[in-house]
Amino acid sequence: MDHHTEIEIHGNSNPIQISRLALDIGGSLIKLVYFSRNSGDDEDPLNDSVGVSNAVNGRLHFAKFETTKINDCLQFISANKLLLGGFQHQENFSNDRNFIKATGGGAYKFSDLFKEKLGIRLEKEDEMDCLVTGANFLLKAVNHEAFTYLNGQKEFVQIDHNDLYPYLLVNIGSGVSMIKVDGDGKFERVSGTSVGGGTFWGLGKLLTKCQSFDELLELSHQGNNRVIDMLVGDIYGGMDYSKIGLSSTAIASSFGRTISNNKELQDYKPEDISRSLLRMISNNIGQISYLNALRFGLKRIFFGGFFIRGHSYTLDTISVAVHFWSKGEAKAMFLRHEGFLGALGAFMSYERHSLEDLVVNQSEQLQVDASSGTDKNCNPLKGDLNETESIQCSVYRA
Ligand SMILES: Nc1ncnc2c1ncn2[C@@H]1O[C@H](COP(=O)(O)OP(=O)(O)O)[C@@H](O)[C@H]1O
Ligand SMILES: CC(C)(COP(=O)(O)O)[C@@H](O)C(=O)NCCC(=O)O
Repeated sequence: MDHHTEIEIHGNSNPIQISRLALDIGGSLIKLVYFSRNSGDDEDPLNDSVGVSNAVNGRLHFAKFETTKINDCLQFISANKLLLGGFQHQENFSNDRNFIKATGGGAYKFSDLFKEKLGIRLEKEDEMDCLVTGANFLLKAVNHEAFTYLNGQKEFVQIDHNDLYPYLLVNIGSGVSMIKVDGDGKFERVSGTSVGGGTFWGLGKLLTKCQSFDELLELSHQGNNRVIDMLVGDIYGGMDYSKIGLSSTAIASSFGRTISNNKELQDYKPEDISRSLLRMISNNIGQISYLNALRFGLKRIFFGGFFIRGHSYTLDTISVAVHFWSKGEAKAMFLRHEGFLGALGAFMSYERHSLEDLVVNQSEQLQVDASSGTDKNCNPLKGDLNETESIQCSVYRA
């Protein structure tokens, strides 16, 4: 497992079933969301402050595994007794533990494996449904969830619950789905592209011989795309093509520079290849997203999926693409729990009406400086969570 983080939850045990494990088994990664109960939660003063009794306090955990390492995931579930929801006092909760909620293609593909290895049935939830439920939950319930990224600065966005819809949700997983969201459970998948996170990781692996996604991302950090990409200036003798709004430094053709040199793949630095690739894919997704936002008159675009990884160059490229193409009209926003939308949606689906019934009362803001400008990938300051970070919230029946 390479990733594990948590949200602290204070909730009401009565019919809210938040004591669960849910999965999103995607083309590249398996995402887990599960609840574990705090010891001594009865004494939590928060119970009085929100006027509820019999509350269950605990933590909502997030974990992920590569889909190719599904056996590690099964082992993790087993070793941590997650099929008991992490509860020691199992008798307090309903006993319908012969299934877990799961979404993503792997819920179908690996159904038999879960039955065979863990003796558990995967109850399948629709992936788009779960993405939307997860996104709506995060946007409404978790403070400092959404942020913009412009000029190297991250700025958290205050979400107005009464003015959230409609928006475009772009989930950049292995492939990319674009969903117009009009409300809770009200959405339409309006577009998609197969040029997504799997493309970056797959092509990057082939071209650079990187052994891990993080390594590829780290390389991009140090690279210079100028060596690989053909710029407008390369074509126009160093000049801008101002008549159509293109500066000399704009990329005219991604990877285009490699055709004119007498060079082989090994003559290029993996860092430069990774950077060009990341830029090409991020740019393309930003542009298609904007075009879809334009189709439906949407001003806000939220980006999720683990391709992003809170990585500054990815955030920047997508933001600039949306800003550039929309002439500043549309805004790219990102989600801190970017890759867990589907798993959260599956988690929420145990209790169909949980989004309406639950109120999350933020008791603590993020422990990190929202506008820190340091430029490091996979850093909690940049939006990617790690195990030291938690968001505290209290959840109770309204
Ligand atoms: N540790 C990792 N291993 C593989 N891919 C990763 C990793 N971290 C981030 N990624 C990126 O995230 C993408 C998968 O994102 P995700 O939202 O989990 O989609 P999916 O549901 O298709 O697995 C990968 O294609 C890759 O670009
Ligand atoms: C098929 C998928 C929904 C699966 O989701 P993923 O595992 O990539 O998160 C996604 O890969 C996708 O939307 N692909 C783009 C297909 C297309 O619209 O051309």
